[in-house]
Amino acid sequence: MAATKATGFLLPRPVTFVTGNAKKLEEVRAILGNSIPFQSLKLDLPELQGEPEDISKEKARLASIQVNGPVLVEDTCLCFNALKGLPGPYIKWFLQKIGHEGLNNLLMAYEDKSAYALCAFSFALGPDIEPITFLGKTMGKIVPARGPNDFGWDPIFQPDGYEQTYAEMPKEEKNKISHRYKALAQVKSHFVEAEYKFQTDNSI
Ligand SMILES: O=P(O)(O)OP(=O)(O)OP(=O)(O)OC[C@H]1O[C@@H](n2cnc3c(O)ncnc32)[C@H](O)[C@@H]1O
Ligand SMILES: [Mg+2]
Repeated sequence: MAATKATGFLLPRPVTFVTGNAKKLEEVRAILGNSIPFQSLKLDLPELQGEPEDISKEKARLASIQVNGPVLVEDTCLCFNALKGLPGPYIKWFLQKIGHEGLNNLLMAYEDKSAYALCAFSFALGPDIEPITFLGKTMGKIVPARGPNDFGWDPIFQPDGYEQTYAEMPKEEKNKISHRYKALAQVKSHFVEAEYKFQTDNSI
């Protein structure tokens, strides 16, 4: 499998950001602005078990087969230090089953409430090209839920250096310090360095 290292490569189709999560899409749009032209596709891809980077890469492979073109995907983890990084990539299922209170209770027996949010974006130029991954990490701690409950575990994650949880912060503030922002900054740098050319006429 070739690696995604081409410079000046003409993307034959627009980049498609594949996600089943509307809130992620909202943040990606706000953070990327016009820096990387992309379209989105709502697909809930199957997810491998394992390390965040491998899960994200495998998502990109599956997505690029479906789209048959360049894709961007991401996988987000919430990792508790006292639990050696768990729930990590399984946070979605933990959140669904035990909620914010249950997640806090998991740490009841530990003094260490520190945690980090980890975002792994993977970009693949196409189905036969090895995806590359960009990681973004924001350190913080797990607290009883505060703030609007409109995006995942935002109400229980308080980033270091802030008195507010992600949920309490204005969106623009979260998007300046978040795990997603940090990973996307690397995605942007990669696009600048690789000098991809974008097909502007949609005939292909
Ligand atoms: O289709 P995909 O992109 O996989 O979307 P998803 O919702 O399944 O997302 P993940 O597999 O990455 O699972 C991450 C879980 O963490 C939640 N999540 C992701 N980013 C978050 C953020 O910035 N703040 C709070 N919760 C977040 C999300 O709602 C999921 O429950
Ligand atoms: Mg998912």
